[in-house]
Amino acid sequence: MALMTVALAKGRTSNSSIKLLQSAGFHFDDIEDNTRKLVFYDKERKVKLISVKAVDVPTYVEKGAADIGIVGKDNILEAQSDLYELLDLNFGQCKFVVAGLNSSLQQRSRLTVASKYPVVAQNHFQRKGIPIETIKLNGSVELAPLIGMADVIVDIVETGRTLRENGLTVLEELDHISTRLIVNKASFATKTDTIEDFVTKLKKALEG
Ligand SMILES: Nc1ncnc2c1ncn2[C@@H]1O[C@H](COP(=O)(O)OP(=O)(O)OP(=O)(O)O)[C@@H](O)[C@H]1O
Ligand SMILES: O=P(O)(O)OC[C@H]1O[C@H](OP(=O)(O)OP(=O)(O)O)[C@H](O)[C@@H]1O
Repeated sequence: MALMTVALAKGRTSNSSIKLLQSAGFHFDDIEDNTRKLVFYDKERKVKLISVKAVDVPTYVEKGAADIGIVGKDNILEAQSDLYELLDLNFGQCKFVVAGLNSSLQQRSRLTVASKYPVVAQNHFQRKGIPIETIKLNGSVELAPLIGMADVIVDIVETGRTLRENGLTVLEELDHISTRLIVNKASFATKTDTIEDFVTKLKKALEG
């Protein structure tokens, strides 16, 4: 079988991803907590695992640097990459919302929207026919409406605690998010058996 490369999102979903791979029978050398290594091998099953920043996973997969990616739907939607999404892995559950102060959406012909996900924000308001200006931030997005830099935010909500503690409320609920398995289109054509075998093993592990 051909060597296959899997790009795995670092961060809060990485432990669940590694556990799922282990229960599907993949075991990578030296993959301990807190390691600074970025490349791991399951030599027996000919799988190479690369650990990359979540936001970059779709890029690695679209460019063919990885055959498969394991990453949140948020980053897939934002990247708008040309790839296949084959499996919902069901962890990393959260949702996209529009949030702000209660009055944020009222009586405005044009909105300023702060987000880590400007493409998702733009697409949402475009569908509604509302022109917006986006401000791209890389974190602590909830601050933007509090200091008057934006009218609303488009961000991820999991428990709701961050919004609550900053006096913001959910104004609209958008897409449901969870971790997905994505595949490079050319790899799927040339390594079909290897990829299907990998997907089947993960599916069984999810069911088990
Ligand atoms: N409460 C949550 N906040 C953010 N992401 C969450 C949450 N719950 C689940 N996720 C999922 O976990 C993925 C990784 O989140 P994480 O915060 O580690 O990455 P990140 O956004 O790249 O972080 P950072 O930019 O702080 O390094 C997200 O892309 C999302 O799919
Ligand atoms: O609904 P909650 O459970 O409170 O989680 C949602 C928060 O988690 C994420 O931020 P993260 O922790 O990744 O920090 P960041 O500000 O650096 O993006 C997200 O952007 C929200 O701020």
